[in-house]
Amino acid sequence: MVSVIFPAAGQGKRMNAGINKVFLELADRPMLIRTLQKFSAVPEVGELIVVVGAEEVEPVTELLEKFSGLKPWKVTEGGSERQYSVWNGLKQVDSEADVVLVHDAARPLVTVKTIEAVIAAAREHGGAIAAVPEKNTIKVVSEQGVVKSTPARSTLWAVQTPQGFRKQILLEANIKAEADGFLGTDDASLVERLGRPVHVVMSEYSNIKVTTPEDLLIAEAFLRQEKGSMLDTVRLAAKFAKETMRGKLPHRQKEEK
Ligand SMILES: Nc1ccn([C@@H]2O[C@H](COP(=O)(O)OP(=O)(O)OP(=O)(O)O)[C@@H](O)[C@H]2O)c(=O)n1
Ligand SMILES: C[C@](O)(CO)[C@H](O)COP(=O)(O)O
Repeated sequence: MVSVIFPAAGQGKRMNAGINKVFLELADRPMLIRTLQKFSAVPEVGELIVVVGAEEVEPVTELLEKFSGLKPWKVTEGGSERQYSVWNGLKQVDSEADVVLVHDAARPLVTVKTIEAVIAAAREHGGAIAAVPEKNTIKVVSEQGVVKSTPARSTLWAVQTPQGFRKQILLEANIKAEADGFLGTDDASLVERLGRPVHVVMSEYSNIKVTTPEDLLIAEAFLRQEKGSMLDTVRLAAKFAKETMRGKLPHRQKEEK
């Protein structure tokens, strides 16, 4: 059985909405609900553990009670850092769970396909994370603002959630991080410190973390897109481009999908 921990106890400071961003309405329902509904559509998922701020436990419990069709859920209190929130959630995981996923409540656009791929890879390898190949050139920059180096882009992946692990591995990783006073920005970094392999699973670029106001607009646009297909958008844009350029553009071979 798979348990999923949803860290949702942040402040949403960069969103600057005056409330925790995971409660913001995204195309007719709260972002948190959208996220939970995605995981509830995955047959292997057995429980949802929602980690929120101390004062949010009661209102969130009331909110979740209004939505039928969610997998069995628990609401628990988080900590001052994401890692502590995940650790609190981990202490609530059902004894029947063999795999634990961690997924940011602020990533409502994740797909069932990615969730299932992370579960399968976590079971097989012990640890797996959703990620996409980096599209930008990344620089390592000194504190003085001077470029130190340019890592080869082919080795760089932008990491997302879900991140999934065999339960024992994630427990061990969190115990060690706590003992060493290590604070990571994702769950895999704790597991990497154990010297255990973490496999990358190809995700979608649309699986954004809603962090700043413009991300809300982007998320709304992706949600509209879920009804159509990404390829239709490209086809339409190409049709208009050809009309604008009066058919004078050279033809570029399309990749077969
Ligand atoms: N102490 C914390 C901090 C973050 N999170 C959760 O971790 C996810 C990713 O964090 P981020 O996008 O940074 O959210 P916030 O911390 O809310 O944002 P900000 O840094 O702008 O305040 C979010 O779902 C957030 O609620 C958490 O559970 N506990
Ligand atoms: C876990 C994560 O979503 C991977 O991209 C990310 O590291 C969370 O980072 P934040 O510091 O909480 O924004």
